[in-house]
Amino acid sequence: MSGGLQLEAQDLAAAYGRAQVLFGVSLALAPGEVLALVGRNGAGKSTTLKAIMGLVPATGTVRLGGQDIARLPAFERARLGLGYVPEDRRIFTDLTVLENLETGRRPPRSGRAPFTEARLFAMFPNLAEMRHRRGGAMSGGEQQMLALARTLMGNPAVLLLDEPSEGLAPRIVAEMAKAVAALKAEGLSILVSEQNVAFTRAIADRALLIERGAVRAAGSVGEIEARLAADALGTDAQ
Ligand SMILES: Nc1ncnc2c1ncn2[C@@H]1O[C@H](COP(=O)(O)OP(=O)(O)OP(=O)(O)O)[C@@H](O)[C@H]1O
Repeated sequence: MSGGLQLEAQDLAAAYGRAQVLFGVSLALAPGEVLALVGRNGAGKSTTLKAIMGLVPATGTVRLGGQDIARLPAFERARLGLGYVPEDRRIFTDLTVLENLETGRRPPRSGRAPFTEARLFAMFPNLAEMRHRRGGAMSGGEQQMLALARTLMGNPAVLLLDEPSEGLAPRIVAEMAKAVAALKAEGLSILVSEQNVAFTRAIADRALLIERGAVRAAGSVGEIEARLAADALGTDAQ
């Protein structure tokens, strides 16, 4: 283990074709820490998560629990404990809630209570009520909950969440914040890309400001949100 860090990324660079979008992003997460990536649309938040997950070609180092995983394909990173919930909620629309959960099942991780359907239904009561409903017949918010619950069935040690509150009704946002707090309390480390200020304040311990594919500032969520707002004003004034 490198100083007990759960996840460590150093100097990540990534490009789509010839367009480079990440220019040396570094970050580190301690066990049970929630770190937010804050920044405008197109700043590189989603690409940072994808580079860590192995879903876009990237250079740099990625360590999970001290192990170098940077050369491994995404499914191997998932097997080693990295869970990823994409922005576009890839659930199976023809499968029921229960069947979707089953597709995410992976062996338990030593030293942690495994996630089961029963535990997840206690954490997400609205999913329990619709356990036999097909994914395609659920609202966007319910699908987002299901996408997170399915990832948890894989018993991850670290979660990468891409804009989990996007498009959710306020009641579901509150439920999502409660779930994140419960996961943090269990020692999961969570890296979250988020645009919703109130939600970020509710869940995150720290934040990084991502601008043009690089980390421009680090601090409390309040400090980073203030910096983002000031930068937006500065740009508008030009
Ligand atoms: N598949 C792709 N092909 C080409 N360019 C892409 C692709 N995905 C993202 N980009 C570009 O890479 C840059 C970073 O995008 P990214 O999605 O990482 O930003 P973001 O901060 O997550 O913003 P958003 O909140 O809009 O997702 C943007 O300029 C975007 O247009």
